Amino acid sequence: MSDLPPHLLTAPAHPVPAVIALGSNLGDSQQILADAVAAFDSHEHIRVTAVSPLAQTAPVGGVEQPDFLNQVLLIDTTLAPWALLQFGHALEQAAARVRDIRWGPRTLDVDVIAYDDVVSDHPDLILPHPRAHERAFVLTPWSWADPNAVLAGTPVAALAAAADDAATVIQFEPGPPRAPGRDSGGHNV
Ligand SMILES: Nc1ncnc2c1ncn2[C@@H]1O[C@H](COP(=O)(O)OP(=O)(O)OP(=O)(O)O)[C@@H](O)[C@H]1O
Ligand SMILES: Nc1nc2c(c(=O)[nH]1)N=C(CO)CN2
Repeated sequence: MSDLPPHLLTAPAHPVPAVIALGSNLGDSQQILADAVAAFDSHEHIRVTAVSPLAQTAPVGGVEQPDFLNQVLLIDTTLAPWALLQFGHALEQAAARVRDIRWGPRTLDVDVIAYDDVVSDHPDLILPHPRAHERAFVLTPWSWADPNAVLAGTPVAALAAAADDAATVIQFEPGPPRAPGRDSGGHNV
């Protein structure tokens, strides 16, 4: 974190809308995402206004790894943008995320996709998220949560349909409950 500008550090006087993307492809991804949603919901400066269905998505970025579960949350918050990202990073830590391979597997990824109408090119917090507009694994669940959502002037549903990974995103159908003690320790999608 270096020289963050005031507009990333200043908490708004009134709640503002923001969009959060969650992803997981290591561990018990369903539980990890459910815990993350609950953590956002119980934060005193965050109100979750919509939660998308879970999306099962093929990995994007060239690293061979299991499918992801992805989900998008719409929130209203009185946290500053930087504080919101820090909260997301704290949840990643709580999920024992290890940062080693870029775009590699992770227990939990929390990205801030958009924060009110804030625009930032600071590398530690770029807003809107610099790759969200081309990622169906973000755009499709976002459009499920808010069919009228717009990103930088374009309907999110249209961006989702045009994204290279559009065909790989499906709504996740949970299987039957797993028997206790039979967890392989791997990924559970
Ligand atoms: N809008 C944003 N949301 C989350 N992280 C961001 C954002 N803009 C910049 N960053 C920075 O990107 C860094 C890397 O984030 P992260 O580990 O989540 O990347 P990644 O998930 O591997 O890849 P990608 O950024 O393509 O989603 C973070 O340390 C963070 O400071
Ligand atoms: N399907 C999918 N692919 C990814 C994801 C993700 O969440 N889902 N996250 C990445 C880095 O943020 C890289 N690739």
